[in-house]
Amino acid sequence: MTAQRNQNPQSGAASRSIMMIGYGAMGREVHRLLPAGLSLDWVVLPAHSDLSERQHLRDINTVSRVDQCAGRPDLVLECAGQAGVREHGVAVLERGLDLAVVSVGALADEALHKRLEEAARKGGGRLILLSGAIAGIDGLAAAREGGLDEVTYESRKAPRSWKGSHAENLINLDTVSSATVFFEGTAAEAARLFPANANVAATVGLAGVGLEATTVKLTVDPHTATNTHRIHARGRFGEFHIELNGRPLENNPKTSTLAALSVVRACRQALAPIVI
Ligand SMILES: NC(=O)C1=CN([C@@H]2O[C@H](COP(=O)(O)OP(=O)(O)OC[C@H]3O[C@@H](n4cnc5c(N)ncnc54)[C@H](O)[C@@H]3O)[C@@H](O)[C@H]2O)C=CC1
Ligand SMILES: O=C([O-])CC(=O)C(=O)O
Repeated sequence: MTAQRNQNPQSGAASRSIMMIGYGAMGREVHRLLPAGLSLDWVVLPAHSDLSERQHLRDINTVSRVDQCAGRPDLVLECAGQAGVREHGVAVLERGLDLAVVSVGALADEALHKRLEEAARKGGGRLILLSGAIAGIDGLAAAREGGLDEVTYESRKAPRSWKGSHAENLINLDTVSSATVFFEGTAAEAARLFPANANVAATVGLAGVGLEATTVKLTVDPHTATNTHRIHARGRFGEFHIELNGRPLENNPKTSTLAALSVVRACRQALAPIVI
């Protein structure tokens, strides 16, 4: 099952190989936009995953566990959800492979966070937390170096984007007629309660004042077509407000297009001699 290194037609150089964990709406978009010089050689899917997902993967090795891959990918991308990080993260890092994750909310589980960190130290792989659907994580992480006083994060999405989530226990998504906040709490609670919708809350928490000290508001808005993310941060550096109106992916209204693009960016960074 070892993947052959493909020749990159543009440079003549051997292409680098990618393993992807999960292949849903985001995984397919990342695959479509994969930069030249990279080839998707392995996809990790649950043993009983949807056959329709596998149909897109005719020429690609599919495995259900990372140790079934005999080759050595240059980068592993997680596009699987928090369960994918929980199930495969340690194995990837212990093999010394770099793992770029979008389901950052998995790190709200402190025990898992610790196991991932230990696996990275032991194996030599690095866990790369991607910025996902939000902008400004670079500025927030830099601001933290000087001391932060306050960080808040708000997310606003249409009812269809909250369907199938814990929001259904808190508000009637079919009858809500105006923008309504249905959750206020910490980033840690948000990431645990809304695993497919509040990973950004965890990313903001980890880059800033921590998961417990970051306050989060989640809103359903029947009049919006975008996934809107707002960060407000205040500290020694000054203050910033960011509002990002993201377009959802066609195949999954929970997931913003920018989140998939942040994975594509990580792929390009893995190739580039100059990284931005
Ligand atoms: N950081 C961010 O800004 C964002 C992060 N996300 C994360 O990305 C994840 C993926 O998003 P979509 O592709 O839109 O979801 P999706 O539901 O369309 O696809 C999920 C894929 O993961 C696979 N999968 C599920 N459990 C798995 C496991 N244990 N091991 C391997 N594969 C597994 C499924 O079979 C499917 O292929 C979301 O669940 C969320 O955690 C999503 C949006 C934004
Ligand atoms: O894609 C988005 O808008 C954000 C999202 O689902 C998440 O933070 O998990």
